Amino acid sequence: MKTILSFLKPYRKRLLFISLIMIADVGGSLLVPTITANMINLAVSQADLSDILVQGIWMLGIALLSGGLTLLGSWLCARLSADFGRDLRVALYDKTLSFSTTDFETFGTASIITRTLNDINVLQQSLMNVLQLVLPVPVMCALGIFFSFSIHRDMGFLILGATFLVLAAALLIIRKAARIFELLQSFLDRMNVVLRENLTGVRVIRAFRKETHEIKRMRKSFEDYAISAIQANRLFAGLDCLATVVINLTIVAILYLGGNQIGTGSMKVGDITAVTEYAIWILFYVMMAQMVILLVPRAMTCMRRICAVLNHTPEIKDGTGQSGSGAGPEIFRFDHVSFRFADADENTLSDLSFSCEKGKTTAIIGGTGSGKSTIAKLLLRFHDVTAGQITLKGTDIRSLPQSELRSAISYIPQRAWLFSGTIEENLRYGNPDATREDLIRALKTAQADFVLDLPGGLKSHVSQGGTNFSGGQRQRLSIARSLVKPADLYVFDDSFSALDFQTDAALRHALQEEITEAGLLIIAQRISTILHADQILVLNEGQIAGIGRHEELMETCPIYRDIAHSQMKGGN
Ligand SMILES: Nc1ncnc2c1ncn2[C@@H]1O[C@H](COP(=O)(O)OP(=O)(O)OP(=O)(O)O)[C@@H](O)[C@H]1O
Repeated sequence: MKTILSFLKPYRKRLLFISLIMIADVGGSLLVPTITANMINLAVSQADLSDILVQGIWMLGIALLSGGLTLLGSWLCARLSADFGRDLRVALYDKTLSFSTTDFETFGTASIITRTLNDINVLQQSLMNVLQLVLPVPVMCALGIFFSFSIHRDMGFLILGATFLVLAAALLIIRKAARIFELLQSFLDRMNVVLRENLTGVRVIRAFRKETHEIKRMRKSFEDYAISAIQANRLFAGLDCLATVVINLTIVAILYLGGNQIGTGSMKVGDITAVTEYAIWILFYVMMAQMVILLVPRAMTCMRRICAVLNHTPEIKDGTGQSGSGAGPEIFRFDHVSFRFADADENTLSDLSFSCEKGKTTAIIGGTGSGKSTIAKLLLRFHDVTAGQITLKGTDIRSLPQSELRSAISYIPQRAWLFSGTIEENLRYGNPDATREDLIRALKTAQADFVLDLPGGLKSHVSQGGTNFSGGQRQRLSIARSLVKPADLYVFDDSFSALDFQTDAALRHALQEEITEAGLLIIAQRISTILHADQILVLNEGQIAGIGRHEELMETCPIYRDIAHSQMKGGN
């Protein structure tokens, strides 16, 4: 709650102004029936027409002023709600940028999307509703009851009783609603997960002919949501009926009691109109506020979910140190590094020691699941080591700002990902100041100069994820993008897997010619990709089974020899 309220702090003055407008608006709404009553009473007592006209002019003025204030209030509320939502979304997004993979897994990507879009939307709506429909209620009740008492004591008590009755019913229903709305939000998350899975995996579903199974799964998640939504709507409907009944019974009671009082001469005919109007206004406002308050448990649930993300302490904390001068050849060093995932029973990596040097190629080879990609993730601090340390030019990377660490690395992920836009925008992602010549050189090195033959050239359109290019083209574009970024170490995480042998060889050759100052870290499954590396690490179940050049490993490392024989028909 405190966290969310802090987002309203910058808008304190606007909130105060809105509150004043609302109070003035409510006062205006109640003055209109008071003047109506005066006009009726003047007419009944056969007063001068000019007196009635004066009252009419007052009424017109107040109605116009009240209408204007309502309009201004609504506009200010809408602006405030939009600004509040924007600030909250920006903060949530900024926070998620600091999350490690484990942090993301804690919430789930689908849930973070629901929280950023839907939950904040609920809060925005609630803020607007509270300002427009709940905030004026105490003023409306207090003024309405006061005006009723000023007309007749019985009328005052009648309005007071009706108000309390509806308020008590609302409190009971709100308690029931809290649980339903909690469920509703979790079903929304579930729908999001199932929908995302079905839309992104649609080809797999069709290929395996699992449409019926998936339709059942989708239907179940939709049904769960619908059942809870229907329960919530029943509560709304019940409350709606109750309030209408109370309004009508109150009007009947006003007419009955008021009629008797007119008979005894203690009330005038116009007063009945005024009290009836007060009752309708009060009960209308209380009813609207109930509807809003019914949504408060939902808003509270959303608020808790948003605060959980905002207050989450990221696994990775930013350091404040500076990396060393980098006089020696060493860029990164793994020093007895071990790593275990939070939810795993065993270490994924154990006691790794090696270094990456300027102008040298380090390669990592090993079976699937041996921990190769995890090494790249540790380098980038997507996770922190469990034991040992990784240093950048002699400084532990945990003591460096993440931005400084990541600017030293250019990373090409296993799954090439391109952003929607143009090829040029994608290439400039890591270096907005790159010249056209830089882009073309990177494309040529990455064997991606097919781009220059496209009708749009560098301006060619890229669909979301780069799906309008083949797997191999995407990989080459992703490599070109990384080459545009200046870095100390270029990390290729199995980035040549979709390339044919010829392109793979041409690319490696070009890389060696182009990148002379920085280091290369190549993670690969194919031995031909890493054959000429200055140092090859053979990884087996998270441990280094051998380290050296190809020729040395062929002599000393049985695992490497096995891989080589199986891939190279005898190891040549
Ligand atoms: N987020 C995670 N939580 C728990 N375990 C994980 C997580 N990510 C990976 N692992 C496990 O860590 C091990 C190493 O995974 P990693 O992706 O580093 O292997 P790899 O050698 O790159 O495999 P491949 O060549 O198939 O990509 C695997 O056994 C995997 O199941």
